[in-house]
Amino acid sequence: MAAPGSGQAGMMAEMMLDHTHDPAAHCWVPGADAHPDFPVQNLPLGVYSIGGGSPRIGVAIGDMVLDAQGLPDLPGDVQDALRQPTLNRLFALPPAERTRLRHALFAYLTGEPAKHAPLHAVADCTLHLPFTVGDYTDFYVGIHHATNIGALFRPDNPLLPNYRHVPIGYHGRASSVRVSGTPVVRPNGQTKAPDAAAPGFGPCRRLDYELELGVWIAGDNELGQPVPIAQAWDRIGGLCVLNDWSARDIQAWEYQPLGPFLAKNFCTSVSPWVVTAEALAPFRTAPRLRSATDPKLLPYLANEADAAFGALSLQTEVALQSAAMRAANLPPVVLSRGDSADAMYWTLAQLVTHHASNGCDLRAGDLLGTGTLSGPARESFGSLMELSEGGKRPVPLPGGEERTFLEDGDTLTITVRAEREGARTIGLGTCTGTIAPAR
Ligand SMILES: O=C(O)/C=C/C(=O)CC(=O)CC(=O)O
Ligand SMILES: [Ca+2]
Ligand SMILES: [Mg+2]
Repeated sequence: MAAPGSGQAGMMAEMMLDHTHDPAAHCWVPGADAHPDFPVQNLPLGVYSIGGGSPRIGVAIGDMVLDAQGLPDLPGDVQDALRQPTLNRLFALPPAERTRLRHALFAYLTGEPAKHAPLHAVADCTLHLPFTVGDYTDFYVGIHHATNIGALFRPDNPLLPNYRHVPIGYHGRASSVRVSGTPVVRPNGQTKAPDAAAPGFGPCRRLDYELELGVWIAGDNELGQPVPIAQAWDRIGGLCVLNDWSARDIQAWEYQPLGPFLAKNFCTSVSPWVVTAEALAPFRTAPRLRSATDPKLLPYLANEADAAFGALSLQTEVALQSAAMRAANLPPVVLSRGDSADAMYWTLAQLVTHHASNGCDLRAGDLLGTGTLSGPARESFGSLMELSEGGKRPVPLPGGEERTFLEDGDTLTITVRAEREGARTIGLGTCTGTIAPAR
């Protein structure tokens, strides 16, 4: 099959592909071959339960969930990890074991149709947070977002001078990470309007979303032991869709000098399925946003493979449906569409390597957010703060409403797909949440 890129980059990328990426592969589960997100080339892992039963590991295939226990041809440590109620133990195993699982799943689902396969309609399942989240770190890789939001927070100093030298990030909060679908309670907080004499406390009035990708970390590095960039992809277990809900009024008042705190830790939503690094291999591409005139990367952040295909090209879409739209049977309206490769200045490998470069230990089940993914044009901005130009330009909604920031009852849904010529399209799925009133 055709590989992305050309020349050496194309050859290197092709080495990451195998028969499990064959776009012509046929799966016997009804509907799987035609499914937009979860054909047999994807095989994302997650945690589900049925009718109040205990959580179990499953694999999304079409509109079904395949229970992961009791699959044939797997070594004991993988079988054992698949009997756990979260993916932490599975993703602590060496990367070759996860590849082995992918190959076993692919063989099972493309071979002789199984008579009594443990398949459940996803509609009958409750999907859970796939990991016990150890730590959550949020980066700032969207250079257009950083420029746009920087201009709103710091008109004379939008993109700070360190931006092209060092991946910027902050430590977020793991306890408030929730699976897609969990209601998002409007936070209360301390805010101060620029012209007010003193701050006040109350419900956030500038509630926003942030379109991001989440990286689930695999494996462990000992404290003190960095992760060389050549090994960074071994530590990328898989990806999800992430919404870093943000209280812009709280953020503007609290963020100096230590960065975001309560403006961003009241809830972070993630999509339920972990789309593995192997499944995403066909969508690797050369980074597009680092130009020849940019500062030369420090050696620990650069290698040939990352320059050739360190980026990921994924298609993103953000849609909103208000309570009034829902009542009037109006479908969600698309607020923006974009491509992650047009938004990300830093690669995922650079984030992993930079995070561990001081000896910080990353552990299986840690979550990294990329930062808000905004493309160069308004049609591809990844937050309402940018779309409404800081609240100055309301976004019209069908039915006559408009939005500068999110209102109670709004449902915000982010969808991500991986699509390119010559490869089978796969999806990361959706990350959704509805705003509930402040308490
Ligand atoms: O002060 C700023 O420029 C803004 C910081 C953030 O909003 C932090 C954040 O969540 C980064 C991101 O999602 O890109
Ligand atoms: Ca963020
Ligand atoms: Mg957050």
